[in-house]
Amino acid sequence: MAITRFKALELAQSRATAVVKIPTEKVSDYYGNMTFNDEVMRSLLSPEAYLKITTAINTGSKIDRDAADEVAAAMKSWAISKGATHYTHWFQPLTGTTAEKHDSFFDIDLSTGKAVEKFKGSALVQQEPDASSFPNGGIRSTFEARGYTGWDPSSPAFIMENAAGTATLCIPSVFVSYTGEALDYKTPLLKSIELIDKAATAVVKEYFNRDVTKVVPTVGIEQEYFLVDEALYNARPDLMMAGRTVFGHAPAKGQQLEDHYFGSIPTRVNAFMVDFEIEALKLGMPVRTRHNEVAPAQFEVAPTFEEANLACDHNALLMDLMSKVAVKHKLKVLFHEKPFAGINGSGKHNNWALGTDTGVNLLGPSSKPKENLRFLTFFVNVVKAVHDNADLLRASIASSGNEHRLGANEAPPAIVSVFLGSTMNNVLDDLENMKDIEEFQLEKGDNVYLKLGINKIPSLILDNTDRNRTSPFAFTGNKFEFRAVGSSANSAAPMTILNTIVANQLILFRKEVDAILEKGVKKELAIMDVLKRYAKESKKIRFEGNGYSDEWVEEAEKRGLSNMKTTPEALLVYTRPESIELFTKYGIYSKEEMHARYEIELENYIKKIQIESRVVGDMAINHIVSTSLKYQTQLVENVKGQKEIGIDPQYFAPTIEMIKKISEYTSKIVLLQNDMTEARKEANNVENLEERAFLYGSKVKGYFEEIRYAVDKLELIIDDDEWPLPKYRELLMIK
Ligand SMILES: NC(=O)CC[C@H](N)C(=O)O
Repeated sequence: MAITRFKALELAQSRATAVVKIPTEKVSDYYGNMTFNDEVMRSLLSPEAYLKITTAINTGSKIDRDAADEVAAAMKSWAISKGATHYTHWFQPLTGTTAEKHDSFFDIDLSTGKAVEKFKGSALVQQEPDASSFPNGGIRSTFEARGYTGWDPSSPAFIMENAAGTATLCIPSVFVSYTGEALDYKTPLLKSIELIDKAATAVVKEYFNRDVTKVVPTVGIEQEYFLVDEALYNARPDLMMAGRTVFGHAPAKGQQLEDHYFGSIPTRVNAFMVDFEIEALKLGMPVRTRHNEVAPAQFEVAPTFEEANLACDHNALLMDLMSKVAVKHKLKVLFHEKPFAGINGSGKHNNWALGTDTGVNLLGPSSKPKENLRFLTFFVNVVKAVHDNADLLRASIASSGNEHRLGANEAPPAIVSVFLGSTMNNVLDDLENMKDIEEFQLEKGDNVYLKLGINKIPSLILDNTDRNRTSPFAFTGNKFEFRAVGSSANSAAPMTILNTIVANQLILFRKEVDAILEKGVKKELAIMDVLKRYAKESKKIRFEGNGYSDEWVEEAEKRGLSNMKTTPEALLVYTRPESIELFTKYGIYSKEEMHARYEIELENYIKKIQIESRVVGDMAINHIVSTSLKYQTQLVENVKGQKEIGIDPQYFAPTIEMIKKISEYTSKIVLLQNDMTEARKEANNVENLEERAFLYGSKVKGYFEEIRYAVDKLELIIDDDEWPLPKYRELLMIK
């Protein structure tokens, strides 16, 4: 009997729901109480230091030494009062996960020889972790291994409880090389936020509202994930090593009845959700929504939107937090984009908008014509930016995991398009057919907004917007939802790209409008003239139909839209001269940084497929073939026995067929596995990174499906008692 699997099943089935400690106060009383937030700073800092830090938060200005010392002292005493013994610069290197190196507050005072708790401003502002092992894409050589973490005051420091009952003060930080190049996700994101602030503020100020002095991109990040019992997870080497199952026959009941989506949340899962949400709320993450997703064992958590930097930090922290809280519930969280074949994958839908410091959402339609011209301006500019830079957006979400998800089982295709909804689609169609400005000029005195048709945009577009789940980039009434982002991604990467391309577009827009204004044209007409042209020029990116259909693939090709199915192909866009020119122009990435990122992503891709390939080989040979041959021997014995006692051969002929099938599949697996190892060796010997990535993505990965096919067939033949791996029906049926 397959001992590990059955032990795991027994354990999984006998789990009790974990007890969750619920705070006695209401959420609004404990929300953010583990963060060094504005309220705490106001109460602990001198008015001067408080002013300095809030100015730094709002404008990005530098904090002087004295103020830093005061903030550090306040942070230390606050953190110690919350049980912290250590502090860490918490950052997001290009590994895709978060990083921390805890240092103790405790130190020996050299003059007195006594123990003291120390934390100076210098330690708050900058640290030098021994960071030689983080990916750097050739930026640092090991002998120049120094990397620096630098405090980001715009994201509040927070307390992370350790398992042992102590806690650590975490200081959100950037991570840069000795020579100043960004080695993380946060640095370019912050730069892109500053860029879009400037670009969008200029447009609003100049054409619509002089009072606006700041625009911030906001994001609400929906996180999808799967939950698997810890014991079953541990019995699946593929889940442990690669985060996804490489084998597993589809269960009789998968998601075909659609009875999981929004269904009653399983008790154990519900306890887990309540537990991690409480911890998230304490850390100031505004989590509000929880539900069952489409696939069995798939769920979702979503916060309300926040300023983009905070939202991205919070999502990275939330993923870490969820994995930690899951331990108590004997669950494992799978953030992989496609943990199970044949059912839905997981996304991380990024709901993006632009908000002004006067409280206006620039992507929210209004009933007032003047405001609607502003809305239309930003709306059309976003569509144009996506049209002109669709390939960059595709590159920003490229990963080995997302390669399995895009275009498979209810996930958006690899073709970038924009869904507008019928109302806005009609508005853009009308816009294209609008009169030329010269004609308008002649009809002075009339209500320009009425004439332009802007009054037609219904104020209640929010309620009218039809949803389209098949689109990678959809307008949802007052924001754009970038749905193609993968569930395991760090949102900062796609958000950096999105902010930059829209900022660039807004800068171009202003130039074009200003050029028309110089000719003495009325402002509204000049704006509409440019928007009209944009609507026309970006038409091909608009798609309202079914993005999952084969017809769309054909239609997109006719329209000349790219369909980059593989990661290496998508990433190559980063090396295009026009991409480099765009990012270096605004200082978001230097040429070296872009190249480093490209290399890191490619290497990541290669390594992930390499790991998967090894897991496939190991499981196929050591688990599947060995088990199958043992079972086959039993069948052979059985047939021999039947023969011996004189049973009519027609009765054991089907058993002989089974024996033959086992031979067929096992031999196939062994041969394919040998060839796959050879393909890996061949790829490893290729110097050129691009070629190696291409070989891994095509040749090596090319064996996965064939091997899987044979393994999954064997799963249907081999005695269930002997099958070593928890089956899909067992992994997916969470209580
Ligand atoms: N209900 C949904 O929105 C499904 C989304 C899907 N899981 C994705 O991969 O994006």
